[in-house]
Amino acid sequence: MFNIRRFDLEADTTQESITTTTTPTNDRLAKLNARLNKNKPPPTSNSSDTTTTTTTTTNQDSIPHNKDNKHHKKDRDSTNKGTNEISYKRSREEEDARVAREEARRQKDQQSGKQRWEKRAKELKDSDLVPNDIRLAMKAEAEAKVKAEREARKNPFAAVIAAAQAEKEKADEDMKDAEEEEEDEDKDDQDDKDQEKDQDEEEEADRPELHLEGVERFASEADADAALAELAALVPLPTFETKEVTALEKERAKSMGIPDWLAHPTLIEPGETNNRPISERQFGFSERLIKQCRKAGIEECFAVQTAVIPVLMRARHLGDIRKAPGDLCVSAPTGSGKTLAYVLPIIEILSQRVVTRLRALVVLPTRDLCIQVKETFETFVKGTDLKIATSTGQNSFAHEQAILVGESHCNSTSPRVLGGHSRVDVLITTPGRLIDHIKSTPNFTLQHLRFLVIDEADRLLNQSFQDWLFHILNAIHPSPERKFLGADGSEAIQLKRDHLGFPIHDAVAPGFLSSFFQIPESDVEDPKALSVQKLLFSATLTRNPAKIASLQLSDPQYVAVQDGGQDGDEKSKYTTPAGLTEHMIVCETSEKPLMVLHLLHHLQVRSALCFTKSVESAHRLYKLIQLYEKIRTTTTTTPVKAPVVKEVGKGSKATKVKEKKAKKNSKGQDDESGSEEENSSDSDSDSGDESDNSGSDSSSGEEDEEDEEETDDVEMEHAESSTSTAMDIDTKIAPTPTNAIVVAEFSSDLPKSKRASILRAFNNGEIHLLICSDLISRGMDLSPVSCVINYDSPVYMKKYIHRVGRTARAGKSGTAYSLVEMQEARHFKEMITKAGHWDKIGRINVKSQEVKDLVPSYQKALGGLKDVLVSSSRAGKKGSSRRSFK
Ligand SMILES: Nc1ncnc2c1ncn2[C@@H]1O[C@H](COP(=O)(O)OP(=O)(O)OP(=O)(O)O)[C@@H](O)[C@H]1O
Repeated sequence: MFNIRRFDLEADTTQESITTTTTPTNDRLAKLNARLNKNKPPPTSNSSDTTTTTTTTTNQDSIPHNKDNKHHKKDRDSTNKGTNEISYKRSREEEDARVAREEARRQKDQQSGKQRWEKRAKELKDSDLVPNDIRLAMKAEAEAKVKAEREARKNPFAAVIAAAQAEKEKADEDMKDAEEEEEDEDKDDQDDKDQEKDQDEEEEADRPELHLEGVERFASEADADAALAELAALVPLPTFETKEVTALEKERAKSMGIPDWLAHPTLIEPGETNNRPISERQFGFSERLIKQCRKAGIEECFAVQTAVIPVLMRARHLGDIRKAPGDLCVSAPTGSGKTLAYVLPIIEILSQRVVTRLRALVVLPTRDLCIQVKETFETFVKGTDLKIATSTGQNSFAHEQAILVGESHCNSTSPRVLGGHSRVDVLITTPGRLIDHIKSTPNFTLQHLRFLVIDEADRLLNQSFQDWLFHILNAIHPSPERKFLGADGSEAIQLKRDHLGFPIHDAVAPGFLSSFFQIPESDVEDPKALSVQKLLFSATLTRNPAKIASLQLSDPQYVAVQDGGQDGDEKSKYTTPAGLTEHMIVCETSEKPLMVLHLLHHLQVRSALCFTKSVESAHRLYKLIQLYEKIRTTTTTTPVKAPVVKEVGKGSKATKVKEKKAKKNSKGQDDESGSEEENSSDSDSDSGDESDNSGSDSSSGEEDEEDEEETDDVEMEHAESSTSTAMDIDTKIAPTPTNAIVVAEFSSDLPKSKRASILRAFNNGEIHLLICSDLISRGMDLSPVSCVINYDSPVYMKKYIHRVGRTARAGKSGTAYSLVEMQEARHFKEMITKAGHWDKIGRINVKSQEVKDLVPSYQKALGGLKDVLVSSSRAGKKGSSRRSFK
């Protein structure tokens, strides 16, 4: 009973599982049955129908017996009697039961595995702890596993194929991932770079803008704050623009051959807005220099100084000996302070020097300018060891040599010193005399030059006399021929040697060593650059490309002080001082002296410079006005003592020139060859009419037009003797009647000593009218000049600018009158209009009525003029063939 019940229970379970399981279970059962049938005695009936058998097996009591069953029953009945039959039956039943149990367990396991996965997936899905994508992945994995198992069961090769497929897919995927990864990496790199750049930019924007040199990064925030606080207390230097040029202008400049740096100057507005206190930190001046400036009444730097001085001071320590300090070209209006723009930094930089060497050379067109610039240097050099000298031919050549160099004579007892032997640090000179020293003074060398200043540069560049520039440039460059060595490399000159016998060459500038010694070529050694910085100054700087090129400038910069709103053409080339008022008076040639008298007597013009076109013209006018004043004052009730004219000198200029020619080339004495003569020999013609033929580039067109070669404003060569035939003037005029006009003349015809005393008298206000040639039209700084009279109107704009620029200097006011002859009026107007200056000139019409009271004395003076001139000519040893008294 118990067995049956248990069987039933199992049978029930089996039944249930059969309905839910698959055919293989039935197959297996069939196989098992088949196996069992092998061991049993030959069956009495065919039991191939599994279902029937199973049914029979499992529910034999409840199922009606069929025909075979009848046989079985019969057999059973018959075998019940035998043991074999019983054991067989038992084992079969047991086996069936075991198989059924196994199958049931397996199905149960399978069922529970699937359920477990499904349950786990459900749990994960519901869990907040697991991210959704992981949950889905796990679910997918579980499903895939189940599916794979099913497939594996269906097709044993499916798994292999699937695995291969999966492997291939994975390989493809890996490859794709790798590609994507590479792309991502590239993208990331780019992103990183972008991010870095953004960060840098942000940092840069956040960084405080500091203009203190060398203070860009700070060790700490506190340092940065301190620097900022310090900066806040400073007034920053003005920033100067670089000139913007239109495409048309660019093309024009290019076609004219004007270099780019010259076409794009750094522009500075003139005027007080760009003035800065002399103690400004950026100027870098020492306390000593600041004190000297204050003593001289200089509290602020003018605009041109504010722009130029920091540029020079920045290069004070030549950090890189392979790189030359950049050259500088400066164009600034007359009286704007260009001289101090180079004098102050040169003194400040050279004041640190240990050994005296010739380190600064200032080249100027006239000796009067040399004296003026020397006085300026001497004002500010106080408190230093620096020695300043001039070389203008004023003294004898031998005397100058003794001042300039030590051991001036090269002989066996006093050999040439390789590095030169200078007694001065700064030399101010005219070109002619400088060349004499370069050629003929032993131990005079330019190899140590740190500054080469060419003031009034455009004027000097017009002067090709003696090839002065060529000689200077040659002297500042080391000689490629090693001229101090013999052909075999041996010493061609006797060297100074120390106690061990080694040549003493420590005075040789590094860049010049190769001129004296055979230096082995080396890849390691970089060539030494020259330390000389060329500085060019002018109120009307040339843009002639050929002339600029002849200077061999290195890394040049162009600084221009000029009015804003300029467009780079002719209009913007010349800026006149802000305090200058300009007038023109159109009149007949014969009326011009009367016009001068009108200015003096009716417009109360005093402290005036009156420019004529030549030395002779100046002399005639001087005599006429002097005579007029004499007549006027002697006919008035108040006697007037006119300046006393006395003849001085022993020999005529012409005689002197002959003497000089005889002495020519005899150095070591007064060297008086003909530059003065040359300057004045052409003086009957308007010097401005001479065009420059010193090799200017024809492509520069308009530039050349202005580069006239003047004849009376440059002293290219040697000094004249102190004996002269020219008129002298007694400048000690006392007491002067209140209504007397004191007149004097100034030209290259005067002896040097007299020139200086006349300038002094004028500066002291003792001379009301100084009639002069163009010798002082450039650069001269005569402080009392309140008026300029262009007695002969200039032919070129440059000359006009320099002449009228003798007044209204250093921010003061002044007036200019141009007497324009009827036939010159058209040209004058064109010239001024072309320079964009026409609207600045007012026209004055002087009616004959207005000068009526001057005419009687004037007529008398004219009548007496011829006699005066003739007698002064006789007093001048009858011989000045250069003078025309008609
Ligand atoms: N910073 C300054 N403060 C006061 N006066 C100054 C200053 N700089 C220069 N000056 C004065 O201005 C005058 C003109 O200066 P300077 O002779 O240097 O002019 P410049 O530009 O060279 O003129 P030019 O083109 O005619 O040669 C001089 O008397 C000089 O002493």
